Amino acid sequence: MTQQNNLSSAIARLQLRLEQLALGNPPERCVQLVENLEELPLLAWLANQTAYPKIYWRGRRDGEQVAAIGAAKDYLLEEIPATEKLDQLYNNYLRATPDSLMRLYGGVSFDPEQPAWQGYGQARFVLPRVEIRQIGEQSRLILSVTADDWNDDLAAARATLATLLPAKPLPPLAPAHVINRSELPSRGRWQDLIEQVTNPNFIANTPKVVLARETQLHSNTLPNPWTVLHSWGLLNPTSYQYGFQFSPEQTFISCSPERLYQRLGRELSTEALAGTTIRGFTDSEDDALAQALLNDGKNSHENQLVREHIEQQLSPLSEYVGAEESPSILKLNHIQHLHRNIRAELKAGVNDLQLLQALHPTPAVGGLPRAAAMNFIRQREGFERGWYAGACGYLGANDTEFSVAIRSARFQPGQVTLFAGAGIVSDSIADDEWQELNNKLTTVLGILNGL
Ligand SMILES: C=C(O[C@H]1C=CC=C(C(=O)O)[C@@H]1O)C(=O)O
Ligand SMILES: [Mg+2]
Repeated sequence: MTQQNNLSSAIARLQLRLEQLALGNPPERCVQLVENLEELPLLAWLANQTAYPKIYWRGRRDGEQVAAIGAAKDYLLEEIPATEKLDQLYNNYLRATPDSLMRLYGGVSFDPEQPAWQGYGQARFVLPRVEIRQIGEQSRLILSVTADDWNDDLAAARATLATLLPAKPLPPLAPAHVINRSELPSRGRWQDLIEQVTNPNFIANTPKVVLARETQLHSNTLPNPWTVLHSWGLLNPTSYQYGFQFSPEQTFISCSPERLYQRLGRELSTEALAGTTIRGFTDSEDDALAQALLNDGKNSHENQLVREHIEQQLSPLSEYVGAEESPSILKLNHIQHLHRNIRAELKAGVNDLQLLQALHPTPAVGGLPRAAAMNFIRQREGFERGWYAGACGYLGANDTEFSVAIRSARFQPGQVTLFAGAGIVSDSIADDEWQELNNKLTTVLGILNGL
């Protein structure tokens, strides 16, 4: 059976089952219809669809991939804080049906007190209308229909199924002809900011602030964001890959190495990822750079502050928390990081909203103490972070995962904005930290230049 036959016959079976469902009574909250599929190239399939939102997620180690299209529920949360609405959503849908396959995919912004990016909100979560989840050779097509406005929702489900198209190869990676590049903060402003943070009076109370820069590229020939994500993932196969396209003109993609947390029942896995150097050209140069990173005081301090903070935040919510004593090296395409695994066994009843509040943003993207560092960023950094350094992933009843949305790019008509941040601590040197920002952009800039 060809791939297309397989997909189209699964869709046809879902259409039949949907009509059978329409003859019965509405469910209490939500029904999910599931059909098995043969493996298919999910990103290419997603890119070829016409319904929105489009969401892609690829986990880091187990390699689970998800492509989602349309929304059975779409919550754009603009209020500050958005937590109360999120609480309702979480309680009504996920906790009420603990055994279902249901997941809410989405993200929360870096700082709810900064203005939100248009269309992304302080948080936005979607219960997809159609989802394909693929892990190993197992692939499942899932259709969700909710009980609210049952007949309308059935009609909307029919309509989305009717739009589904086969996979087609991703559009080729044409280089972006950049007509203008701008950076915020500028190099001069960066110098001032680093001096302010490293001032002994300031650093005595605020030992770490992660400062970031946005790099805007204007171009009339931007490549397809899904193609960029695909290429980015090939270069960093151990990183997460995800993208949110809530409307055709706006896409946020990330190829992030960083996990905020993964929760399986009451088992939580997280990490301290902070401290950076470049890769070497030869193996011995690469090893020497890794060794120097492990021995470096400034970078160890960056990582240690993250580890301590995560442990502190988790301990009231956990029966047990433990971190690796010494960091190891995580190698990416152009850079390497200090990395420490952290595990916790959660107390009974601890939920994901508590975990998000406790962990996000970590001092790998915010700073320490959290409130003072975020205040500094909000007032001085000079651009709106939006979902950059936010938390993206999915909420499930028993299985939740969020990544920290660094190494990310926002596509808008005629423009792509790239983001990079660096942890500023007492021994930080403005030149070196600026170079670190550039190093963090090397991979994605290479892709955009068609290299
Ligand atoms: C904030 C970013 O990276 C963080 C994660 C790893 C290493 C970092 C560092 O060494 O400064 C940052 O804390 C970013 O890439 O935008
Ligand atoms: Mg650093």
